[in-house]
Amino acid sequence: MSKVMIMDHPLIQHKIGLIRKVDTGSKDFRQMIGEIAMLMCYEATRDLKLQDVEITTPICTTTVKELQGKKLAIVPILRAGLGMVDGMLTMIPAAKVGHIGLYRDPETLNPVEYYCKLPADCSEREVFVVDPMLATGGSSVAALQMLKDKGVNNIRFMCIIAAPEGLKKMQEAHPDVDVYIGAMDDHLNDHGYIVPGLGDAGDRIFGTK
Ligand SMILES: O=P(O)(O)OC[C@H]1O[C@H](OP(=O)(O)OP(=O)(O)O)[C@H](O)[C@@H]1O
Ligand SMILES: O=c1cc[nH]c(=O)[nH]1
Ligand SMILES: [Mg+2]
Repeated sequence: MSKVMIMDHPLIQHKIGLIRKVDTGSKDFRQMIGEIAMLMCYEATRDLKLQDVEITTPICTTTVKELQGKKLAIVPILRAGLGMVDGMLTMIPAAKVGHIGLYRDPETLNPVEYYCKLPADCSEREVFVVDPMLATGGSSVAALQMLKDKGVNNIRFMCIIAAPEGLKKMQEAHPDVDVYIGAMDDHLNDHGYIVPGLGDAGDRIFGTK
């Protein structure tokens, strides 16, 4: 079974409290989504493997640590996942970025796919899929399946707010994917929105409502 890590860092909790507020405007909301993504990235990369390399300092030769293997990739689920990319890239500037376009049909709540563009060597990379919201789990489960269908197997999923329903669905469908969650909420309402949640993350990031 995958690892589930729920963030307990005070800065992350504080900023999540601020983005939940109904009167937080798009500018501050977008900025804090980025900051939370950056802090979560720091926590979610704690177990990346290191290797020893010999280098020369201005003084002598020595052994230092560097990340093992291929570089990482970040794959946001459009649109709302875009808000997390810059924060992730602040921590991992050399990462490649792919994009998966999915939206949730408002009636059926089923994911509708409209775009997929990944780095050519994505299957050799450690991939961080990012989306602020894990609600029913339909979108993220479908996004991970799109990646696996293209040969990507080394995947982590990061969301800012999760509902228990979505986490359960994710763990059943993709038990190999570690999940990093900013805050675990209570339940979904009749429209599939997370309670207490923060509303529609994409609309709040881009000011479309
Ligand atoms: O777990 P689920 O029930 O699938 O819901 C979560 C999805 O809903 C939101 O996207 P939305 O469909 O609003 O698209 P948007 O990012 O373009 O606003 C959110 O960003 C997730 O992708
Ligand atoms: O609460 C929710 C559920 C799905 N998508 C969102 O943006 N928010
Ligand atoms: Mg949306």
